Amino acid sequence: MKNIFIIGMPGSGKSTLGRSVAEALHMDFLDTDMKISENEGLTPEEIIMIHGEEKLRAIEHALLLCLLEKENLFISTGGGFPVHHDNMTIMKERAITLYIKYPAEVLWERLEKDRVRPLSNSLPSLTQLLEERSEVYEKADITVIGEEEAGANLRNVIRAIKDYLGDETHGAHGTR
Ligand SMILES: Nc1ncnc2c1ncn2[C@@H]1O[C@H](COP(=O)(O)OP(=O)(O)OP(=O)(O)O)[C@@H](O)[C@H]1O
Ligand SMILES: O=C(O)C1=C[C@@H](O)[C@@H](O)[C@H](O)C1
Ligand SMILES: [Mg+2]
Repeated sequence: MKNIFIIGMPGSGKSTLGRSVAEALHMDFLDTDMKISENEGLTPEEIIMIHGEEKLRAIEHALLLCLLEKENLFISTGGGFPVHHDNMTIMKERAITLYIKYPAEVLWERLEKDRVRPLSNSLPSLTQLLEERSEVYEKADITVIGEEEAGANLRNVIRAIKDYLGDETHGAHGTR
């Protein structure tokens, strides 16, 4: 089975949903922010604050190239992962991409209560980032309109992937 990358703004629930979606599809789960924290000993936010955003984007790009060596991964990406270097083009060529789409107001309501993202630390900055990134996010193979309710959201994401894959998921039991 090809790798699947879930992309979208911070607060769209990529990390929250990822493990459950991976389980439902009999795939292995990986979160790029978590992997980077493990590898670098710094969170992506710390990397931005200490070394600058460009450093994080270079690390993300190198990680993407590494992940392409593997298969059957369901990958939750950091919010900026697809929009730097030529990551979106590469992901589209070599994997399946899914965009989970929410308006900035819903995202902000969540992020206000969550860990700090230095690039989206106010509603205006988040709104601007969404505008800048939408063109790239919208290129995803699959787009799911996010739901407020977590269960419905999870079901919609799994259904959209299964519809996209068609026969490919039938009878999948961890071997793809
Ligand atoms: N369906 C939901 N309803 C309400 N809150 C949610 C929902 N999904 C996620 N959240 C909350 O929103 C916050 C951000 O979620 P999460 O970290 O999964 O987003 P993300 O897309 O992975 O963000 P990032 O791009 O920064 O990695 C968390 O506090 C999470 O609990
Ligand atoms: O939207 C972004 O650019 C980011 C989102 C987070 O997932 C982290 O990757 C980091 O805070 C950068
Ligand atoms: Mg995340």
